[in-house]
Amino acid sequence: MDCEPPLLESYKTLFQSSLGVGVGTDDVRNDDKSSMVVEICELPLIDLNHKREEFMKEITEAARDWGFFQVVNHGIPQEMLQTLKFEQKNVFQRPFSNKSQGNFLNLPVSCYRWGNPFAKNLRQTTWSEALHIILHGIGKVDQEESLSIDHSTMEAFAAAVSPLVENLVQILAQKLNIPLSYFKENCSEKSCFVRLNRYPPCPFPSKVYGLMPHTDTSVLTILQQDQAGGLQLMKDGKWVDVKPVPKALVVNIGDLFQALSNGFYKSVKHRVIAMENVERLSAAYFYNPSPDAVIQSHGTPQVYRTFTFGEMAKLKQKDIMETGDKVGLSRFLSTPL
Ligand SMILES: O=C(O)CCC(=O)C(=O)O
Ligand SMILES: [Fe+2]
Repeated sequence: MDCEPPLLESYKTLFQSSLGVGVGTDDVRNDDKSSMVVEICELPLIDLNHKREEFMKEITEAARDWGFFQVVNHGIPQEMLQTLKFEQKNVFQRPFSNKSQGNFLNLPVSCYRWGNPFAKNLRQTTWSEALHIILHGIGKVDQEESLSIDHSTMEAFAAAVSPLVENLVQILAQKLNIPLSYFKENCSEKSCFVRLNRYPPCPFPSKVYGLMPHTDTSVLTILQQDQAGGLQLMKDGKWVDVKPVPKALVVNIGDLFQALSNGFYKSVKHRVIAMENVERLSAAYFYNPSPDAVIQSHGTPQVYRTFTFGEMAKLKQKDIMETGDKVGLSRFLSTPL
């Protein structure tokens, strides 16, 4: 099992100190008092084969009320998603020493993340590993590396997701009168990236998260999850399961769209619970602008002050390093809390 990141080892001190202060019996899944019960609610499932006017309405309503929805008939071939999953599985099976070394798949060392190196307590733990793949300039992998992941698969995936994401952004932007040129000018393949996630089986699923509660920093995220389940989102103060629907992709609003829409669309907290006997894989495509993109709220009064994506990213990194978690959009409120 030399492919496994040493998660238990890295969280040892946190486990010990949580026992020491008497919260060792706590269950992180019951974290926010209101979330003791996981609601069974149906997340909007939108069929993109329906009439455009019909799904346009469904999409804008879901983005406003849920911040999340699932789409079917999205145009991304099923075989491509299966190939991606197959290669993703293989790539994570490579020795940990290999993955954590610089130049794995010709990627900078910072592209491989395991656990949460900045976790200050068990509620900030993340029982997973991830590869961040910048779509632009990934370079060619050598012969040996290419046995585990094929760059053409990543490129094909990104090329297939692109028109879907642009279509969704167009629909969402139209409702708010945000000019489409804004996205065309600021978001490109260079600024978007794919994150491959793997959640290994966890011996203490009630003590840690698979992925701690967070909002995405993106404009929009498209997620391919497998059938294992475990993804939950916050709705009206309660955690709700995002039940895997075969062939569907999950779409969620990120912080930047919440800011651009002056709070009309919701960037909603979500998390992945750890599971004891199941391995889970997911792939997320983050639709992002370039660092110098100006994020200005469309609406009056403006809920958020104007900022650049780069400014937000820097602050996020600083917050994570100092506190173990990001603070997020509340840092940019026009009237600070
Ligand atoms: O794995 C998942 O289902 C969620 C992943 C996620 O939220 C993320 O990568 O930001
Ligand atoms: Fe996320």
